[in-house]
Amino acid sequence: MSDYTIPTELPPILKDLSREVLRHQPTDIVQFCADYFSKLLSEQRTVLMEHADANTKTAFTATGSRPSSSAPNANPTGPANEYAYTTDDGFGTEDDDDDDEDETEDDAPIPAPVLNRGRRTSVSAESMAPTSHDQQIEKLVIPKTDEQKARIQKSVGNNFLFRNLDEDQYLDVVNAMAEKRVPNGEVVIRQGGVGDYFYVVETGTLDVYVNRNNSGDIKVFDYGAGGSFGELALMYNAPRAATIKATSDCVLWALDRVTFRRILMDHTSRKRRMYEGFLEEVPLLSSLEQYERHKIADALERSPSTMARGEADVVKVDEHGVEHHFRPLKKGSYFGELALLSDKPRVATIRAKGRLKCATLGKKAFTRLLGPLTDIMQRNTQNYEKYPGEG
Ligand SMILES: Nc1ncnc2c1ncn2[C@@H]1O[C@@H]2COP(=O)(O)O[C@H]2[C@H]1O
Repeated sequence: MSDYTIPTELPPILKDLSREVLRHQPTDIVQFCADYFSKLLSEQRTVLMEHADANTKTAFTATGSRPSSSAPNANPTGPANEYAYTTDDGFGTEDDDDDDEDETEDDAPIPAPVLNRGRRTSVSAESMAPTSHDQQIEKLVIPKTDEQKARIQKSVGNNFLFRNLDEDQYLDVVNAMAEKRVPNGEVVIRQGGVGDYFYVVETGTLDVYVNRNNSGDIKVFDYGAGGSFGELALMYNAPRAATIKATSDCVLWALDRVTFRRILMDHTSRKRRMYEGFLEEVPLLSSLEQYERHKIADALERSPSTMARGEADVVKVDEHGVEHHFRPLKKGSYFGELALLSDKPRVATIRAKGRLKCATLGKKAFTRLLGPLTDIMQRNTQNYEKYPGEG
């Protein structure tokens, strides 16, 4: 131990922090400390940058290196280290998966995905370590009427992120949620800000804007009842990746960072990671942003319509009962879109050839998440083979 000396700047920093903690008595100490250091870092960087600017705009020298891009507001649009997840045979596993041959996960912290290509920020060491020490955590309980509880139930009922909670987890989430009324036009989350809450929309609508490379806000998505947002900054301890603004009066349910990390983060990140590589390899989805694929991953269900492994026959039966076989579907193919696009009965039978692994998207999620791809899918239908005489 005698080889180590405590850096002289550390004790005063910790002393200042302790004083602030005593002064503010925060309920979420980790969040408070994160905010405190974010601010400190940001102030320090500003001073350094001004200093550097004054010194003929050359490299930063005060610390012997350029400041890393981890300053909270230095690079507000993008969490971090790129990661690729691929397997030969499609997607990996979830906890409840019965198929252990696909095991792809380990306990290592998960790096944050790149959300805006080519831009990186660093992720703190805590980023993906879930807050899982249940017994040590004082659970947040915000008293609620039965009517409020019923409203929460309705709001999260159709939200994929809440689908796998057990009864205790669900109760903890409901207890911790805080009702937030937001008037039309108010900004709920500002890109580059520090993450504090995850939100579920009960009523109202909100627009999502991303500002890349300071080129101005561009609308990338919108939310309505049942939607949820604000998970990224909490998962990766990264700055908020987008700005979210109410476009009508909204009722939101806000879940604090500690409860989010303890209950919802693990499953969400696992699922996104599990489908990451697979979805990237589906040609239809390649034009989407990574975040859009994440939302698709949230919505996917593991069951027999995008193929991750195996082959499937496409069969049509004509009016005489004769079967016509078409080019089999392979990994990365999708099927089942026609009936959803046209609201008509299925026009073909898809039959597994041996063992097949697929991921399915329910009709609602299909319409909501694949909306931007509808044109491409419509166009692709023109390439479908037909049997002789088929109309
Ligand atoms: N294209 C997008 N890129 C990044 N975040 C998005 C996008 N669309 C919606 N969001 C949401 O906007 C939220 C802003 O705060 P967070 O970064 O915590 O989490 C983000 C996501 O929940």
